[in-house]
Amino acid sequence: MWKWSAYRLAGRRTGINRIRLTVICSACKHLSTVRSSLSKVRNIGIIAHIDAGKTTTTERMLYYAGVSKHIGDVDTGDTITDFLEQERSRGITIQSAAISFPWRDSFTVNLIDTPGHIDFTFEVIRALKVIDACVVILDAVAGVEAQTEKVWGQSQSKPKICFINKMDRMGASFNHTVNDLIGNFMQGTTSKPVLINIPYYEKHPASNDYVFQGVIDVINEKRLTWNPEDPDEITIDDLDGISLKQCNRCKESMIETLTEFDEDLVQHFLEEAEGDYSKVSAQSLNASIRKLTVQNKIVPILCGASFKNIGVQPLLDAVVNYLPSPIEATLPELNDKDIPMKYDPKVGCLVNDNKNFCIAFAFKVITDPIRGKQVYVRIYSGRLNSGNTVYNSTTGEKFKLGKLLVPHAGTSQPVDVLTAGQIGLLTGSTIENNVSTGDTLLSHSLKKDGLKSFDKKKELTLKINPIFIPPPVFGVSIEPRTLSNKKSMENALNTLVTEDPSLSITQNDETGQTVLNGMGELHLEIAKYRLVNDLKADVEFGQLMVSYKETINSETNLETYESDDGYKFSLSVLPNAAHIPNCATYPLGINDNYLVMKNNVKYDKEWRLQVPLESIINSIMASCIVGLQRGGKLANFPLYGCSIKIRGDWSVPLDIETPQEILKITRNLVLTALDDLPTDGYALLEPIMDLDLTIPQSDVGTVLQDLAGARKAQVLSIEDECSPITPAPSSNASFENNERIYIPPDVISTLHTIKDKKKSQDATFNMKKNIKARVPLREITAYTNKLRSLSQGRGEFNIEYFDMEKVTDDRLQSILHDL
Ligand SMILES: Nc1nc2c(ncn2[C@@H]2O[C@H](COP(=O)(O)OP(=O)(O)OP(=O)(O)O)[C@@H](O)[C@H]2O)c(=O)[nH]1
Repeated sequence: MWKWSAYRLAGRRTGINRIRLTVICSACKHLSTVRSSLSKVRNIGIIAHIDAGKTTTTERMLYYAGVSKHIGDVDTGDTITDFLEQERSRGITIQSAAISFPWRDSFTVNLIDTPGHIDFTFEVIRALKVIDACVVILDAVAGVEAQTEKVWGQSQSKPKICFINKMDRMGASFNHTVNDLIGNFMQGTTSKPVLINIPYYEKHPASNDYVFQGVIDVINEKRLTWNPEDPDEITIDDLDGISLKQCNRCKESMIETLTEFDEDLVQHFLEEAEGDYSKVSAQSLNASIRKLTVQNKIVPILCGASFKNIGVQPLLDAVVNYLPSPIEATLPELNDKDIPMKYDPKVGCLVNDNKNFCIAFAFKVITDPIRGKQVYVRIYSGRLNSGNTVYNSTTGEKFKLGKLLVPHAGTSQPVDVLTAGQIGLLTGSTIENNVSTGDTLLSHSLKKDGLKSFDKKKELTLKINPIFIPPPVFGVSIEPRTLSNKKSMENALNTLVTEDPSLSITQNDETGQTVLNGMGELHLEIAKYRLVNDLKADVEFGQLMVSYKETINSETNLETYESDDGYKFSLSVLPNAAHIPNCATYPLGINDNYLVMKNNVKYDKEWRLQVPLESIINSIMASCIVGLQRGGKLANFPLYGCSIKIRGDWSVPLDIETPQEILKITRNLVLTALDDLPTDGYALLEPIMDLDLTIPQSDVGTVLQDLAGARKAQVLSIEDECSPITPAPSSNASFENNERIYIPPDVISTLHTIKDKKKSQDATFNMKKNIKARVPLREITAYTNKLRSLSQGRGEFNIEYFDMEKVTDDRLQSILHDL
């Protein structure tokens, strides 16, 4: 592997100022022969707004890591991580792709490149569930965008690094983007930005334009410039003039921020560095940045232009230097909070102090045309060995593991064992019906079938909390072209929903209509394409429609089944309540519905069953889903926001062999309970969307009128959007913001302001307004054309699911009329 940091340090010490860094393609060898110790593994996700440059950056990372020999490009459709045909032809990421690669000899980076489009938000949610830290990419022209805010929120307290990309673009502003980050995410919090590098521009000799050429490395006080003709050549220079001044001020600001939190650095600063900022060692700074990033007290910020291959190696360095390893990351959330869990430096996450306890989480299922079903898992503790018996604590099923793989986006590599901290793939026929997204897998690390040695009541009931699936908002009816195609259509739909649980199928028993539901128009368009082209379903689709739901206004009757031999089971359905005393709530994973049972039912009873209790509860849950999916009485829309409450004294015949029997009984009870409820006991729910709209100030009146009138929107706020060119402060002005962080001024915007005052005035005149509103999805479909005409094509908007809301009686009649 190539020694980026070693060269950099050598360059600094010996005065070498031009080096050609050669990539030795040893990545594949590395993965098969070297297993990084846990402290050298990084599980990261790349998250951002659509088009910020996630895939472009990932592609450069793979090139510099030696995984690929040429740099793929989203615009020509030959990237490694966007390997689906639709991703390549549309130039967007649709599904998150996981890939492992080495960095700096000993580190292994497991990276998940996620989609930016809001329709594929579930891909981001599931990636965030299994990664330890994030790289947030921002477009230096756009700054913080709607989806940046969304993914930042979703990533919660995971440690982050920000990469301000596209610094080469006209209008790029490092200063504005950092301020935007502070304003949106850090102001009023304890989290602070730390500038690891800042942009460096060179004047083009012919045009006199400033061109983004590299970065100033604040810690090592060097200028790094990339050769536009050769992605492998970086020139490293000492700093002088304005670059040196800016670097010094950044370093002082960095030390001030770090010493606010880090006593060790304060000591180093006062003692070894004798209170002199320039004497604080790079090693101490890096150690402090690492410590505080892992604690989520600071967010390191870097910049570059991935498309021009600028700034990617320092970003990779920052990933391994500052982001947590699996033994420093947040522990997974388990269903049983009383089970002890901690990090052990040697074995990673240790559950119940049991070194042999392997706990893994299935976060994604794919269907490979040759290998069949494959399941992505994150190993949290212990080791998962090929051939070992695994217990699925979500379903209660046991199965033997087949071949294990380490993923490389489109391809993957066989391994015998997956260890704590790793992301791997399970393959083989045994997983076919035994694992789905969100399942927890348990295994004994050493014995082939060591499950018997686990504590049945504690260890074998452990589950990692499942992934939240947002409700679908759009649907499209689907039917087979001929009756003989029905079965293959069902199989294809099944494959699709198994791979992407944010798609769902609803079946109207009365009309026989099948509806495929998804998160948005693009989501369904891609699903339709995949059904027809990849899964070869011979089907026809109806018009796109809003996915309405129904709910109930009050609790149903209690329905009871009692067998001759005293086997008793009663339930009722009720609207979701905040809390039902003494009861455990099991999410059904769809439409915000729950199963509610008396607390600790499993421990209260002497279960002597031939099938595990987990699989009986799973059967009850499965039949609750079927019962609620059959729909309400208004228009057969699936039921949403309902809880099925099982009476505390339920029992199961001791000789029960399969859970089938209980499945049928539960479903019938749910259906009877719902049938007995009169029609006016049901309410129609419609999806309400958060609308984020940016329009020129001159169009605010017309757009607002349309929103409040025809679209029934509730306007939440109207604010100024920054003008496209931020007037630069004068050279004497302080560039410190409220957080007292020094951010260097933008060379380009200074130039613009001085050169072209008139343009700047126009920009101020054309100031944009940002409107936030809540609007029913039904009223905002096909809004693109309307907004185009209202704003002469200058308006932009984003919608995102907010909640399901009950409709008024008038609206109900109008919606039912249109169906
Ligand atoms: N000028 C410039 N363009 C860039 C840069 N990085 C990416 N792009 C372009 O921006 C567009 C989007 O890049 P992607 O890498 O697909 O962005 P993404 O964030 O992965 O997009 P989604 O996954 O679809 O959300 C492409 O046309 C890239 O060529 C950059 O540094 N400079």
